[in-house]
Amino acid sequence: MDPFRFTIQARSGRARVGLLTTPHGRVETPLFMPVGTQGSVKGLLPKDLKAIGSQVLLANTYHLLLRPGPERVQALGGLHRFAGWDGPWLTDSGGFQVMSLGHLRRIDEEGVVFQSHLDGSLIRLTPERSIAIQEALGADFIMAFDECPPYPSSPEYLKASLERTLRWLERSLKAKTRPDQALFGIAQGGTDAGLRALSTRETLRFDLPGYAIGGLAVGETKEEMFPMVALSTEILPEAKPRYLMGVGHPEDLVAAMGLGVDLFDSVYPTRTGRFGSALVPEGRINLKNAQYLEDKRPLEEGCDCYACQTFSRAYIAHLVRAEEMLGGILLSLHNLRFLHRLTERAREAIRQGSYGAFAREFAERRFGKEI
Ligand SMILES: Nc1nc(=O)c2cc3nc(NCCN4CCCCC4)[nH]c3cc2[nH]1
Repeated sequence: MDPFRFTIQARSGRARVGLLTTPHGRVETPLFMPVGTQGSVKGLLPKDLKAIGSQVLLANTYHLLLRPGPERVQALGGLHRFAGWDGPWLTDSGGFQVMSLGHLRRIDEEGVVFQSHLDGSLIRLTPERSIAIQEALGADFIMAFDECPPYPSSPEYLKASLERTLRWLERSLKAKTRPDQALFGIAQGGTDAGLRALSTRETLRFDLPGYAIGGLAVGETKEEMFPMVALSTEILPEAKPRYLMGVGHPEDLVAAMGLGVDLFDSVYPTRTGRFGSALVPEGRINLKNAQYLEDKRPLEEGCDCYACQTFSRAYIAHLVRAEEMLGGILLSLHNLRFLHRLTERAREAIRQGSYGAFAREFAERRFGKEI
């Protein structure tokens, strides 16, 4: 039986509730994946992530290659055992992180050569090596090695890059040996509709368990990004999960779920939490703002997370000012719970056939009035 079966349970417009089976349990989509770049979601315990409804965690090939190294993670039982998360893991393939973090020295048909951002040592990543690393790490979902072109890029560059990414997808698939891992292809094409459609269609020539929409959330405007998301989900097959990489603002999740996206990841909720901000239905509140030092209310009225059930905004504002670790920890926990509750409510609305009303109510609260 297919270890990665995906079945649609309900539809409302283009939004859908899916059930995705993995070797580490079944998950319900749409879902948001907390980012644990180096094998840890910063400041949060796996047991607390489970308690707030996290289903799949994301880690990065680039970072784990540099430290502690895939051989060590494999020798210690693989990501699930090593990092104490027995639910599904997804690993990104390293290409994006090289472009955004490493000191890229060269990109050619073979792969990329970059300098480590840790010690400057020269490292080569190819499709074959990326797959070998992801096999050693042992994630359930692994990503093809691709190039995420910088924004903006010329149509000529976008076309050459997406064609190379398709050749790298073929090499990634050929290098794959583990049947208990699902390889996702990643469509590119930037914000050029013709090239986006071309890349998506060519990626679909590979029969894969899921497809990612790459090359977006890299600095383009929402007006440029969303037509590409809509175009992608029109072309991608209904029966396979769609993963929009790097998207994590609440309003963007609501819009993209309405366009039929199933999987999301972003450092946004945890990063903005560490920087002192809490996600709330109206948007975001920054606890560094003095107005919260007397505020007895929870971060968000009605939120069931430990931070909101236990502490006031005043206390968390104090922690943030005092640069106490607990401040960023409580805000990260709340922000992730906020996104998990958002996707839980979205799944419920889809089951009721009322996703449109859900999205409208969300937008009224989010944009209807200033905070
Ligand atoms: N393999 C791969 N291919 C992509 O095209 C890609 C595209 C992406 N687009 C983003 N956007 C998120 C960028 N993030 C925003 C918050 C600060 C850190 C960077 N992440 C991505 C990850 C990606 N991974």
